[in-house]
Amino acid sequence: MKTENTDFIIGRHPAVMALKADQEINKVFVQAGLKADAIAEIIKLAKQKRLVISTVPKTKLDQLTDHQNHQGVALAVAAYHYADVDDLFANAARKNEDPFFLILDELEDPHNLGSIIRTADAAGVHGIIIPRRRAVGLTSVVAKTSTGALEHVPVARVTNLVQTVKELKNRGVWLFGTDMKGRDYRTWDAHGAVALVIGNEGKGISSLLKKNCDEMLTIPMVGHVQSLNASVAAGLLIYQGFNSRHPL
Ligand SMILES: C[S@@+](CC[C@H](N)C(=O)[O-])C[C@H]1O[C@@H](n2cnc3c(N)ncnc32)[C@H](O)[C@@H]1O
Repeated sequence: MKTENTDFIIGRHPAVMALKADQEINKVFVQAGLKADAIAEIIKLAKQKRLVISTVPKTKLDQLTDHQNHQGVALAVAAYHYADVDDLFANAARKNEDPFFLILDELEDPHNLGSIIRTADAAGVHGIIIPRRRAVGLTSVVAKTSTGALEHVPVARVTNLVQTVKELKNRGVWLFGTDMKGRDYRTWDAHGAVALVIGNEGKGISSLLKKNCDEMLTIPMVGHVQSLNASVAAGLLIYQGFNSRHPL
């Protein structure tokens, strides 16, 4: 895994989650003058992990976090190497194959992301696109859950997913969204340049992104629960893509 620069986990809740999880953290930045009880849990967890805590002026935190809503807290973590969308096309071209991409719309759970990357590698997906904001990025938990697959599947992080989807369509990629109201996924023929969209664990795919999909696919369900886990659904859908591209 190539690492470069520093990335930041921003805000109190994400900081607590990261401090409680198995995430490698280099340094904790807290804003000078904050009420002690507002960040007491963060300070306690950071001390338990023997992390360096740096108290800095608000202007410094604003600058480190690119003026995002940091609530007085940011954790410095090693940044993983992200690809760009052109790298994903190049990966397909190198294999002389039509592109097969995944788009993950604001996935939050690092274990879901890691296991999707693992399946994507197994099924020959050429790359994954994730949004920069409101989504889990590449972390040590993701890398571990992917069991090494992260080394082989390029992940591009983009600022505006809808804009990227429009660009993909201009480049001839056919967009397949997934929800409970689409065509039976078992009829999906994934020949040609395709991208499969998987939605957030709670909200599913945003309505704007859905509008930009060429077609929606559904995994039929005959039990009692409303939907499948995102990584389980992704596994079935990715393998329908694989099966139709590599018939027996
Ligand atoms: C836990 S589900 C989200 C459920 C959300 N409440 C909804 O209605 O879309 C997370 C993602 O997994 C995929 N998914 C889960 N079950 C599915 C199914 N039966 N058919 C197609 N996709 C499914 C979709 O991409 C969905 O956005």
